[in-house]
Amino acid sequence: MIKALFKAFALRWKSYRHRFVPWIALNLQKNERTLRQVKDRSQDKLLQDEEVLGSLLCLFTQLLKHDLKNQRELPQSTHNLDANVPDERSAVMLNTLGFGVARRRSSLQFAGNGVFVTQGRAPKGTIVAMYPGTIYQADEPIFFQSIRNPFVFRCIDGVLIDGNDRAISKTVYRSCSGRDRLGPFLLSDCSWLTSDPVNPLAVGQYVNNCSNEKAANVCYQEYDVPDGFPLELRQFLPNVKYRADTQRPLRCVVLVSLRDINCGEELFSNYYTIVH
Ligand SMILES: C[S@@+](CC[C@H](N)C(=O)[O-])C[C@H]1O[C@@H](n2cnc3c(N)ncnc32)[C@H](O)[C@@H]1O
Repeated sequence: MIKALFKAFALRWKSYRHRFVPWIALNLQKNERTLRQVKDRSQDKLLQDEEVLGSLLCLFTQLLKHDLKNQRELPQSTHNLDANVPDERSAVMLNTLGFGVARRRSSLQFAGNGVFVTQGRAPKGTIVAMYPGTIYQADEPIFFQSIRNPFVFRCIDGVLIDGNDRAISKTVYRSCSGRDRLGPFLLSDCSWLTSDPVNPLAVGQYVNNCSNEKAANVCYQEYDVPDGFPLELRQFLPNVKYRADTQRPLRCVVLVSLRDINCGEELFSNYYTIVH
């Protein structure tokens, strides 16, 4: 009985400790070598904003072409039920970027799901994922959404991204996304809330934290979407502003590979490192 209780506690602790500030502080020192490596490599942006934009435009354009082709070729009802569409989107990503990523059971025993390179090879300095979710400016309320929510990501300027695909976070995202339509154009993508995101990059919230055994192979980089971003491609952006009236640009966070990442490798980030 005591053994079972202890085991249950140990399991809970292993998944909770990444949010327990004293544990984080202790491990920042323990992980100093890993952290320094990541910091050294990411003091400057790994990718310039123009490169981030170029990559996103390239993938989104191909995804749009694929969707338009499907709509032309298949009647609407068949299209919606077509089980191969997610595979086709992965194929679009593989053809465009040279690799695919997906959510799978983590290689870490107590870490739940993680994100893996599942096809091809991601070269160093490539966008391998995006962090989806609702964007809260530093002064906007997130109290209820943040309760028992390990998916809240904090940018350097205090902007928060709630990447939880469940409960109240999911409702808030859907509602903000529905609100922000512009005529026929959807300005954001809701499908990351399901297991088949139309944008295969939108899985970054499932990337696990590095450790002494598993060094970080990706880092977070902030990216503000410029006003000129094509309207018809915004439907693939997995982020939406919580408040519509803010003049600030839409914040996105992309995960960039720190080295070549081979097929079958899990992505690990450092939760405490981000570059502007
Ligand atoms: C942002 S979520 C990542 C996705 C999570 N693995 C899942 O399946 O929902 C962060 C949570 O993942 C778990 N986690 C992340 N890195 C971990 C690690 N290195 N070891 C154990 N658990 C980890 C912790 O429970 C943490 O609160």
